[in-house]
Order: sequence, then structure tokens, then C-alpha cells
Amino acid sequence: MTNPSATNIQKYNGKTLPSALHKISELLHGKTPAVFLDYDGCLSPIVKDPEMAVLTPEMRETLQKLAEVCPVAVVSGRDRANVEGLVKLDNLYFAGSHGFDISGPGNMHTEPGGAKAAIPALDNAQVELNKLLTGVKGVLVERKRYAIAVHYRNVPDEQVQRVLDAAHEVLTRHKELKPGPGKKVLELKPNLDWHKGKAVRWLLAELDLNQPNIIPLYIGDDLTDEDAFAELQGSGIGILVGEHDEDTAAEYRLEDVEEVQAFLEALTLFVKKE
Ligand SMILES: O=P(O)(O)OC[C@H]1O[C@H](O[C@H]2O[C@H](CO)[C@@H](O)[C@H](O)[C@H]2O)[C@H](O)[C@@H](O)[C@@H]1O
Repeated sequence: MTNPSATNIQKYNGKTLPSALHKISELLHGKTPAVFLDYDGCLSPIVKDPEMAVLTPEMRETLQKLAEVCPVAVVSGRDRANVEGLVKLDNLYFAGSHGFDISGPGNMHTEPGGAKAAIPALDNAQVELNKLLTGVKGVLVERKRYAIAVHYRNVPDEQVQRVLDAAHEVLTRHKELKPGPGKKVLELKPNLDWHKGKAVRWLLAELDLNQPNIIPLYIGDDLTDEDAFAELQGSGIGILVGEHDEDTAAEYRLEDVEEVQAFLEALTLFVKKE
């Protein structure tokens, strides 16, 4: 099921959203939260090298405590196994490859977006990208099970267009794949009607969380998180991390990773007291 009012999504100015930090009671309306969190830019700051985006022990402890009082899921563009390895907590749910690959406690593992058929195209695209981008300084081709991220954060400005052209050239050869923009990255993703929002909707149904006493909260910083903000409008709350010029389907904001952690700590205390 998708958001029934998906054609009528409200967009807000990303710069003037109210802060979620001291509004926990207003957000929850007496309900218990189910918390969905993006990884990069939300739980860990954006850094030059994706491998350096490690979770701090303090943030891990925050997540551990939160997961003791309510359901918590990390919904990431990263490979599911990669983000599981970064978070290292076994009482959380994980949706990797932008929601195509989902795992959770009790050996839960499922791929509800139906992306398996895209694997040969992803394998071929990976080979083609590596060939076309040989010699381009700073470029990083990151393969995930159900996506390829072509990172250009560390590419000299004059070579960025070459990287983008190569990614689009490869995309024209593989109709099973589509482009997905992100932070200094262009991703090649399965050309399917599935995204983080649908993964969140799937988890809510699977975990029997579509209940009047549960309120889903989704916290994220990136374009791909907009699908989840939109999906939850009317039934949950989107919280955007950071400064954004673009309009957003989120209804609240948090400044940065530190504020995300402060919010999650306060949320845990609030839920414990209720
Ligand atoms: O959905 P997310 O959990 O936010 O993942 C989105 C992408 O995050 C990573 O790339 C981004 O973060 C890197 C580390 O800070 C940064 O170097 C890069 O420029 C960003 O695009 C990750 O590497 C990708 O696979 C994710 O899709």
C-alpha cells in the first residue's frame, strides 16, 4: 500500500521548518513512536570517504537504548550488510540498497522490492563503469547489492562532467536501471517502483505497527528520504536533517547529527516516562 494521498503531498520550505528538538510531546500526541533513520548525514556526518563514516560509540549507545523502548529501523542507500556492520546492533531493523534489501531480529531477511532480476544489469554496469572511469582521479564506484553509487565528491571539478556522462552512457545501455541523484553521487538503481518510503510502509505492515497508538517518525537528510517523508505524511512525521534550499515533504527539522542524537536521547527518556 502507498500513501493514499500521494498525489496531494504538502511541500514546505526546508529552511523554515520548526525544530523537532523540544517538541516531542507535540510530535507523539500520546502515541508510541516507531523510528526510521537514514544513516549518512543523519547518524553519521557526511565525510569524504564512505568508509570513514563510522558510527560513534555514543550514537550506538543512543540507538541501543531507543530500541529498548520502541521499534527502530535504519533505512539506507548503503548495502544492507555494510550498514549493519557499521551500526552493529542486533535489535534494529535494516533496509539497505535504498530499501530493496531488508533484515531484522529473528533472522528476518527479505527483498520485497523484487530487484533480483536487476543483478545481471548491475554486474555489467559495474564492469562498464570501472572501464569508462579508469584514470579519473578521486572517482569511487561503490557496488551495493541493489545499486551502484558513482561518487564524485573527490573528483576535480573539471572532470565531474566526464563522470556523470559515463554514468548516463551506461544507463542508456541498461533499461533495467535508472538514475538516482544524491550528495555528490549519482546512483544506478533498479528501474522499479520501490524506494525508502515503500520499504518503511512494508516494515510498518510486517511488524504490525499500523496501529492507532503508534506514530512513525522518519529522520533523514537526503533526496532519497523525501520518498519516506511523503509516504508518511498524514500518518507519521518526517524530520529533515540540515539546511536545505529545496522544498520538502518533511514537517520538522533537526540541525545536524548532534541534534539527531540529542533528539533520540530525549525521545527515549520521554517514552520511558510515559
Ligand atoms: O541513505 P543513506 O544512508 O544516507 O546513504 C546515502 C549514500 O551514503 C553514502 O554516500 C554519502 O555519504 C558518504 C560518507 O559521508 C559521502 O562520502 C558521499 O559523498 C555521500 O554521497 C554511501 O556511500 C552511499 O552508498 C549511499 O547511497
